[in-house]
Amino acid sequence: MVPRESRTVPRPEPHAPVPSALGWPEARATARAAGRPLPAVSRTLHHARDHVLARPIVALTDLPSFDTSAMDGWAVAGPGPWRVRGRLLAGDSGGEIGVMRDGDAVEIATGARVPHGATAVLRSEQSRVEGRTLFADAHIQQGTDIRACGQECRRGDELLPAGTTVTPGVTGLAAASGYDELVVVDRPRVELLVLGDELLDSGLPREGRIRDALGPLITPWLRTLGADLLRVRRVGDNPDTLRAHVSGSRADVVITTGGTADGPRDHVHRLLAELAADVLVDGVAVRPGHPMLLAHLPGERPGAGRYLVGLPGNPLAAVAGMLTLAVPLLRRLSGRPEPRPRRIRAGADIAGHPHDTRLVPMRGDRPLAFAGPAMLRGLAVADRIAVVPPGGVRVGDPVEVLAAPR
Ligand SMILES: Nc1nc2c(c(=O)[nH]1)N[C@H]1C(S)=C(S)[C@@H](COP(=O)(O)OP(=O)(O)OC[C@H]3O[C@@H](n4cnc5c(N)ncnc54)[C@H](O)[C@@H]3O)O[C@H]1N2
Ligand code: MOO
Repeated sequence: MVPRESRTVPRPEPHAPVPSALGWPEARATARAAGRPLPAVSRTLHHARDHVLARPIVALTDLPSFDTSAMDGWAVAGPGPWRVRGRLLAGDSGGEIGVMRDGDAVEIATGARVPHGATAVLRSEQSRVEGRTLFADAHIQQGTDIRACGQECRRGDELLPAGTTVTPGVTGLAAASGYDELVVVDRPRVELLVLGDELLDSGLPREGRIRDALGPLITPWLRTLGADLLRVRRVGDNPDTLRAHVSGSRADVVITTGGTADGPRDHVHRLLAELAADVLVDGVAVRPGHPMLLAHLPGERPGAGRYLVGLPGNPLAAVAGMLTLAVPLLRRLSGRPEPRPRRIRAGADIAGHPHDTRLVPMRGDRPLAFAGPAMLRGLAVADRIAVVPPGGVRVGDPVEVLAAPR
């Protein structure tokens, strides 16, 4: 946590040391530690998608839940030839067949319940029927093409631990093992407030005004981060509007873009002071993105609270703020485990800042051009972001990498 005094320290020049700034690893750790997982909720399988399991998935049944034919053909009992006695399709209870005795055969479909007493399933293409007598064209061993009850799991087995992200494979398995709903960690609700009177929503930049790049960048990214985006608002540079929107927001996390520095229209610090917010991060020793902010907003429920992540306005600096503060916080709130750090070997020298961490868009093991704080051309083709420590890395050195926005 940044000492309170640091909030009153004047903003430094862009390339001067930032004495109050938290180190990049500490800022990330602070963001992660600031949150705790949201409450567990029950969701239908359809709505559980992309949530994280709050409770393990424990099999409610054996799987398969009965001996099942793996092929179209014949359930047979004992050695052949066999007498054909009936037919079973998938979904049939098999009651009318009863128990098979040696020498019996029953025509059976893939997925049908194999009657008691059957010793194997003979595939149709390996069989021959003459009158009501069935012959095998190949030797079949006991148990062939029967999926035994409980082969995949037994009732009560833990199939997936809490903390697993609900993918389509997970919802499929949950359905197969008898679930209608899953208990998952609620997803954080996020509201994005885009500050800046100079921003346009459509058309060409004109007369000193530019297009908003951050709404279109952050909106799709939030979805892949496991957050539910309540709303994106263009707020302009009016402090009263900003205040009303932050105070009135129902989001767990309010993300602002722009207005984090000390310019005449940079209102975020002032707003946090007015709201008596607990500022957890006020500036980070990282380039780009050093004016980024994280604050805990006083909430109605004690401890529940809400968060404000203040991203700098320069687009690549905003991405750095997302990676440093928003991503770890949202991960934690949504119950996702922190991934283990990934390292690659740098394919080229990567220049470092004298005393700050640099976040550098990379393609493969090489840094990309057009990666200035106000540029997105490098990021748009990046597949990862290198975390370059002060002083830089030499070709062949290991360097930590983060996932690029997706
Ligand atoms: N005297 C100082 N000036 C600045 C410093 C400093 O330390 N001392 N830091 C610079 C750095 S580094 C950054 S980053 C920016 C951060 O500024 P703000 O967060 O207050 O952002 P704005 O002033 O609102 O905008 C900065 C820049 O980004 C453009 N912008 C803003 N929003 C968007 C958007 N949604 N899409 C595209 N571009 C956006 C805006 O037009 C400005 O060009 O402060 C520096 N100044
Ligand atoms: O770092 Mo600002 O945070 O470069 O554009």
